[in-house]
Amino acid sequence: MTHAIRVQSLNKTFGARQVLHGLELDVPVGAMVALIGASGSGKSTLLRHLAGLATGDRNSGGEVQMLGQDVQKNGVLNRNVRRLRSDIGYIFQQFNLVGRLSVLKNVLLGSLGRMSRVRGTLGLFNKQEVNDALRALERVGLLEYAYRRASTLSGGQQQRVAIARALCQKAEIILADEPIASLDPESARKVMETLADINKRDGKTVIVTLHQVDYAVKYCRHAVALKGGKKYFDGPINRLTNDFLSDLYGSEIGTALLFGEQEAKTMQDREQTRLILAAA
Ligand SMILES: Nc1ncnc2c1ncn2[C@@H]1O[C@H](COP(=O)(O)OP(=O)(O)OP(=O)(O)O)[C@@H](O)[C@H]1O
Repeated sequence: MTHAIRVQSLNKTFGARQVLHGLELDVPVGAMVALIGASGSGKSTLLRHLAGLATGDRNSGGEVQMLGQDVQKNGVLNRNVRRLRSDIGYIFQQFNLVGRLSVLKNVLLGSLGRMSRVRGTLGLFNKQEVNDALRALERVGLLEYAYRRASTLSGGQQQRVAIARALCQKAEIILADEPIASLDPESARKVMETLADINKRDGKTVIVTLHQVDYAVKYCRHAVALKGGKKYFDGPINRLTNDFLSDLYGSEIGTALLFGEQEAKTMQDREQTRLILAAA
């Protein structure tokens, strides 16, 4: 099986408004994909459908598969979607930690999906699970914070705890919805580096929605762009150009979204080298 995610003919309508239009998407195992597009283009809605947190329109033929298994088909969730979800780590913009619990307990919550209901309800984690959680914290550089209350950590640190929780969950696919939107640049860099590291060293598939195209270019090899709920681009990230981005973001475009002259030149050079190598 080569696809981590496969989407076919996915449509979603809220009331009278269609927000996803016949989406098709193939994401290979081990890819790191930036999902970009203007506000309201459907990025979060698509991620929620991938995780089976929302269903597409009934009887419109839409299908979402994860690791070769149906998450939903024709607007109906797979009956075993809870088990499939244990392969998916979902990272939210607002971290979704339990602030009054310790950092370690928050990471341990990632292993709940693999525990019996009784052990989970009573919070009876075994030694192996605690060790896994500590290792995950070490991995994201936060081992020394294990016994601190989660609410006392900075936003960037909390987001890395959320990533450690996904690691502890042993998720194969990480869906991160605007994980750096509320972070300062230094924290954003650390969060993106952590995601990129997990992708590179552990081979986890990562899909990350981003407003900042410069972060997308720096950390992702592939981009999928949505415009008005339709797929507008799906390809190597170094093919994005300022003209394309102006078109994609329309009036929302700000200088922060455009590449500087040097960056644009570097990308052109990279693309030229790629074409020369491909032709050789
Ligand atoms: N539960 C809902 N009910 C009605 N409309 C919704 C719902 N969720 C999303 N929408 C609409 O669907 C469209 C796509 O929203 P979505 O949040 O997926 O966009 P987005 O690209 O993630 O935007 P942003 O970058 O601002 O987060 C928007 O017009 C939004 O108002």
